[in-house]
Amino acid sequence: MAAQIIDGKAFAARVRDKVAGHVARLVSGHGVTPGLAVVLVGEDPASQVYVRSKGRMTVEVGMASFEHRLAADTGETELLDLIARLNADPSVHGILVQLPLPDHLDEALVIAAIDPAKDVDGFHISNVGLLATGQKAMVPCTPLGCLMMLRDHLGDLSGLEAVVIGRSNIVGKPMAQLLLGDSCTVTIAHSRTRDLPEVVRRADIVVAAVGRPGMVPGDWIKPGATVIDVGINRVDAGEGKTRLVGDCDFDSCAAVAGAITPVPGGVGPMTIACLLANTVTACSRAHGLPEPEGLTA
Ligand SMILES: Nc1nc(=O)c2c([nH]1)NC[C@@H]1CN(c3ccc(C(=O)N[C@@H](CCC(=O)O)C(=O)O)cc3)C=[N+]21
Repeated sequence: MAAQIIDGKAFAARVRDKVAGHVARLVSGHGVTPGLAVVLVGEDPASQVYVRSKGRMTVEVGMASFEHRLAADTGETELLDLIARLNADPSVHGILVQLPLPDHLDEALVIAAIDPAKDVDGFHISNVGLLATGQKAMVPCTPLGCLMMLRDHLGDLSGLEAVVIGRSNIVGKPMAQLLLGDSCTVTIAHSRTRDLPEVVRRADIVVAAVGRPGMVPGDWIKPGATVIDVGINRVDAGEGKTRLVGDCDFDSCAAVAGAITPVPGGVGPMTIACLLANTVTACSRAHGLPEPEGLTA
């Protein structure tokens, strides 16, 4: 196997250490404790596990964690009322509403109700527009984590050819904006792209964010390219078991790439670390204090 494995789990632990350091300075120097509120509507078991681990890591870095679990049949008004209270609460610096929401709730409406300064997911239109115009924004956690790993591995990204596969609002589009911000030549590819293999073969940087297990084979990868695999797909592993795989066919891609992120242990842990980073950034901005270094775009 030729590629270097980019250890997202270890990288995320270093990011959380940096966050913890900044939190400690906010607490001891300014008497301010950053707080993150997570809102979960419904009882989806995977979401519950995930929300619990976010809460644990929030507390581990010294921040306050506020969890709000609402019944699956919670009405829109009740959810919007909660968001209004969290917006007004000075001990809450970050608000995350776990997605997807049950079908009867309008995600766009709910996201629009979050104070953009507390929108640690970076999903509010105002943050989307700020990012797109190169202004200071809250940046979506998954693309931010990918950018941190790319900068760490490659240094200056300027002039590199980057191909982002997937055009979601949560990953593909903001990832492309961040790469553009770092002066890459950026292509966003998607299901209608003509000759996807040929497009991907141009890339020095490949970010796969589609949600289709193993769809990128090694023969699409330019030798030496850096491959960031955002996909987290649960697939059947036989004998009633499941396992997680990415959007890239790991073994064949790792044989050609210069570096690659594994699944699990790649982008996923960085997403949570960046959520904590965004919360400490939001808290610093709210108090007019210097932002943490190396934790923003
Ligand atoms: N408002 C909102 N913001 C989110 O950021 C958000 C969300 N809603 N809804 C759900 C998805 C999913 N997501 C993951 C983050 C980390 C891992 C992660 O750390 N995965 C581990 C594996 C964990 C396992 O073993 O299951 C890994 O890749 O190594 C997974 C999934 C954030 N999401």
